[in-house]
Amino acid sequence: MLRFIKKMLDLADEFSGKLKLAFVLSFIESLLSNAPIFAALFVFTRLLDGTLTAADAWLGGAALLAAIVFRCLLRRWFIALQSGTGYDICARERIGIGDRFKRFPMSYFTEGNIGNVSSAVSIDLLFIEEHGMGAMDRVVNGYVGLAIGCAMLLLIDWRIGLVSVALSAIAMLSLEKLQKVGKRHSRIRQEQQSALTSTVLEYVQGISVIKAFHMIGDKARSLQETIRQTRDRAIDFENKFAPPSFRYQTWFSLLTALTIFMAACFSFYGTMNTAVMLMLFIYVFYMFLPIKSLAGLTSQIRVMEAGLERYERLKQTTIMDEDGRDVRLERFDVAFHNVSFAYEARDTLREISFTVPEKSMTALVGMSGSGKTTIANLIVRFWDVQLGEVKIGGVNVKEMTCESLLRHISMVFQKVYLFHDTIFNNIRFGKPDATFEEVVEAAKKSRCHDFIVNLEDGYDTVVGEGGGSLSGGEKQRISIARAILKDAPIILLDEATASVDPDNERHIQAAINELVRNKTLIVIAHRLSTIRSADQILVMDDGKLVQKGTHEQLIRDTGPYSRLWEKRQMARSWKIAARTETVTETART
Ligand SMILES: Nc1ncnc2c1ncn2[C@@H]1O[C@H](COP(=O)(O)OP(=O)(O)OP(=O)(O)O)[C@@H](O)[C@H]1O
Repeated sequence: MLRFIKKMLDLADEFSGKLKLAFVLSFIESLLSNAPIFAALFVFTRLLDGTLTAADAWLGGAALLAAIVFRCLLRRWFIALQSGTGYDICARERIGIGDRFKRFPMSYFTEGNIGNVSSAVSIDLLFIEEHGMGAMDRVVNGYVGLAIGCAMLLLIDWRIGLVSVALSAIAMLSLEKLQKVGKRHSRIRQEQQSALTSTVLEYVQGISVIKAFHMIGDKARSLQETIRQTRDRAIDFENKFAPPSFRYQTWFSLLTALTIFMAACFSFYGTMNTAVMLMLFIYVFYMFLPIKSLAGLTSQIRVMEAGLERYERLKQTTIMDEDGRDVRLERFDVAFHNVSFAYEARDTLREISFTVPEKSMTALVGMSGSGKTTIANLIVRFWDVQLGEVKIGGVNVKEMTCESLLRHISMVFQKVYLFHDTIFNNIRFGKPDATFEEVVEAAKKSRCHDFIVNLEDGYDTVVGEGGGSLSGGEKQRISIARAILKDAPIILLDEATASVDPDNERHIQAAINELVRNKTLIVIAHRLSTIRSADQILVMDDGKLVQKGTHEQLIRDTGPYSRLWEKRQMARSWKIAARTETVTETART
C-alpha cells in the first residue's frame, strides 16, 4: 500500500506537493474525528460523577460543533487540492506519451503491442484518474487512523492499547498476504484485458474484410471466447481475494469484540471508569472502520499498481531519437550508402546505394515485395537501418530528432488516414498554425476545394474516423492538400495502384503536379507516364538495387527494367482494350 502511494507520488511529479498537502489535511481531519469521543467522555464522566453543569454541556457541545465545522472546511480544501489533481496528472501523461509514440520505432506497433498500448493509455490511466486519489486518501486515512486509534487506546487504557497494537500487527501481516495474492492475479487479469483490447480492435478494424468474406461467425466466436476468458479471470481474481480479505477483517472484528469484553470486565472489577467503558463501546466500533475497508481496496490498488507498472514500461520504451539533434538542413538531396536492413530475420534490403539530387525526381520500380516501401520507411526513420547510412542534405538521419527530420519531408501514402475531425483540421494537420486562407489555397491547389464547398458544412464537415464518409479519390486529394500546406522540400509519394475513374485520376495528377513542383521527389511509381518522366529510375529486385538510370538508358538494356516495362505496357494495353470493349458493348445495348 505504501509502495502504491510512493508510485503515485512519483507519477504526480510536479503535482506531488499538492498531494502531500492533501495528506497533511487528511491527517488533521483524522485527528479531529476523535474529538466527539473526547467531548462525550468529558460529558459522561461529569454526568456519572454527578458534577455535570449546564456550562460543561455547552462546552462539550461547542467543542463538538467546532470540530465538525473545522472538519468540513478541511475536507473542502482537501477535495479542491486532490480531486482535480488525478485528472491533471493523467492529462499530462497522455499528452506526454502521445508525443513519445511519434518517436517509437514502427516495429513497436506491429509486435502485438497495440492492445498493451491502448490498455495502458485508456484503461489503466482512466482507472487511476478516477480512483487513484480516492484510494490514496483511504490508505492514508486507514493507516493514520489506526496509528492514532492505537495511541488513544494506549492512553485511555494501556492493557487494551497493548492488545490492540498486537492484533493490529497480526492483521497487517495478513494484509501483506492479501497484497501478495493480488500481485500474482492482477498481472494475469491485466494480460487478459490487453488480449481483449487487441481482439476488439482487430475485429473492429477488420470488420469490412470480415463482412466481405462472411467470417462474422468465426471472428465473433473468437471475440466471444476472449470476452468469456476475461470474465472468468475477473471472477477468479475476486474469488482469490475473498478468503484472505475475510481473514484480515476478522482480526479487527476480534479486536472490537475483545476491547468491549475487556472494557466490560475492567469496569466490572473496578479498574476502569464506567464513562471510559461507555466511550470505548462507541469508539471501538468506528475506530477500525477505515483500516478494515482497506481489504476491499486492496484489489483495486493492485489493479492500479499493475496499471502503473505497465504504463511505466511503456514510458521506458527506448525512443529512436534519444541522442538526436534539431537540424535545419541547407540542401535536400537524399543518399543511401551501403544500406542493409531486415524487419525480422530475413534480409529485406541488401547493400543499397544511390543518390537522389536535390529538386530531382526519382522513381522506385520493382516487383511487389522487392523493397520499395522499405526504402521510403528508412528515409523517414519509421525503422532504422542496421548497416550503412541514410543521409539527407549530407546529414545521417540517425543524428536528427524525428521532428526535425520529418519537418523536411512530406509523405503521401496510398492508404490515406483522416482523423475524426473537420476537413479543415484534417488539412491543417500539415501545418498546425495555418490560417483559413492558407488551408483553402492548399485545397484549391490539390483540387479538393470544389467538392468541399459542395458539402453541407463545407470545411467544417466532420469526416468519420479514417475518412469513411469520403471517396478514395477525395481522401487522396485531402492528403495531398495536407502535404502542399506542409510545403516540405522532400516528397515521398506512393502512387496509387488501384485504378480510379479517369476524372478522379486527372484531379489527383493535377494535385500531385502542384505538390511536387521544385521539390526533391521520390515516388514509388506505378504509372508508365511517371516512370518515363523521372530523372532517375531505381529498379529493385528482391531487396537489391539491380538497375539505375533514365528510362531511355534502361530500356536499351535487356535487364529486369525492360521486362518490367514490357509487362506494364501489356497490362495497360489490356486495360485499354477492356475499356474499349466495355464502351462498345454499352454503345451496342
Ligand atoms: N512491417 C514489416 N514487418 C516484416 N516484414 C515486412 C514488413 N513490411 C514489409 N515487409 C517485408 O519486406 C519485404 C519488402 O516489402 P516492401 O513493402 O518494401 O515491398 P514493396 O516493393 O514496397 O512491395 P509493394 O509494391 O507490394 O508495396 C516484403 O517481403 C515484405 O513482406
